[in-house]
Amino acid sequence: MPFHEEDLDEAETTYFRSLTAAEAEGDERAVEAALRPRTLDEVVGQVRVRDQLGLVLEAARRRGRAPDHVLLSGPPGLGKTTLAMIIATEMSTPLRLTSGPAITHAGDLAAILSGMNEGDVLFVDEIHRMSRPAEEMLYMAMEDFRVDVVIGKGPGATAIPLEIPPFTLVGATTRAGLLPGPLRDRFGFTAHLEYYEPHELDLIVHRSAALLGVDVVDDGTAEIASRSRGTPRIANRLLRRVRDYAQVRADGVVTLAVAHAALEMYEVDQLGLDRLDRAVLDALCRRFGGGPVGISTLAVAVGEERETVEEVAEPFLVRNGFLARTPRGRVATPAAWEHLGLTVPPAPAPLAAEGTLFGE
Ligand SMILES: Nc1ncnc2c1ncn2[C@@H]1O[C@H](COP(=O)(O)OP(=O)(O)OP(=O)(O)O)[C@@H](O)[C@H]1O
Ligand SMILES: [Mg+2]
Repeated sequence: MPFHEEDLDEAETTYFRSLTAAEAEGDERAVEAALRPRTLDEVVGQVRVRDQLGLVLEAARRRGRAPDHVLLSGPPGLGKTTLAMIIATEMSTPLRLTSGPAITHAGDLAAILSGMNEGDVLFVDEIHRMSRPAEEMLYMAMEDFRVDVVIGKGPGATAIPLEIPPFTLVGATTRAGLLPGPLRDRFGFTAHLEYYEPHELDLIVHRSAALLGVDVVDDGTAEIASRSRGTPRIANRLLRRVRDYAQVRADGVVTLAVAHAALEMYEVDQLGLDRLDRAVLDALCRRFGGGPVGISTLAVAVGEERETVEEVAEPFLVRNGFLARTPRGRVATPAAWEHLGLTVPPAPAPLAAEGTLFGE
């Protein structure tokens, strides 16, 4: 199927600020769909997960049975939805798609489950956000391929057992820790996706460039890869922005110089920090002496919503050791001071010394 990216470009709503945000926004999903690997063989990286999943699926195929339920966990943009779709493709079965927040009542789930055919794959995205009653119904469906549908209310209510053909549940979550134990235990296979290595992201950028018809040279893609925060979604997004720059300001080829200039213009630095990330660190170090400072105060200081700072900037800063969350507030690490080109302040006096302040 030829892919006309021009059709999607206009709809794309990526703001500069969210260039390195982990989540996909709005119509970016359409672009993503076009870049998704379709089979396990096309998946770049995640070697262990790929091998293990390949085995699970092959064994199920040979037995002629639906594979065990699969839980995919890991940070946004690493390939959970992609793998869920691949599972259905590899099993040559339809994929039914829903998400935790969409299932507000157990009845919603019952309706979905009762419409399934043998061997179907049911993908529940954000499975940690399902309601409690739905979750309990899901336990039963996963284990016994049966649910109790409650008809009526109060003392007259009756539960009608409903058989469900064997299916495969694929759950995805960015927060595996939030899943209740009984639910987690009912998955026969759990895959935890890890951040990608730069050379893997480089392969992904090459692959996407080929699909989008963008001319690239090796050090240009390597530059994009190294600023992508270990995340394929971000790598693909940066590629598209660098491509824009290459087409408007250069001869269309993504070279090292073009990638450099473009990413500088979009304010994505060598380590993948963007303007918001740096603003947060800057406020933390320069205005609050490195902290501790509360997240709300920090958000006001950078002129952003608290949620944006907490969900977009902070996870990356914490993961890369620039910022620490402490019970008293956010604290800048020495790496943060260094990254901003500031002198690291001397370590705070130990507690014993604090005591002497009060003449003890
Ligand atoms: N292993 C991979 N190889 C190549 N491209 C990948 C790979 N994993 C992800 N991608 C690309 O990254 C994009 C985002 O992946 P995907 O939507 O599967 O992430 P996700 O884990 O479901 O994220 P979210 O938690 O936000 O739902 C996809 O469009 C796909 O093109
Ligand atoms: Mg997803």
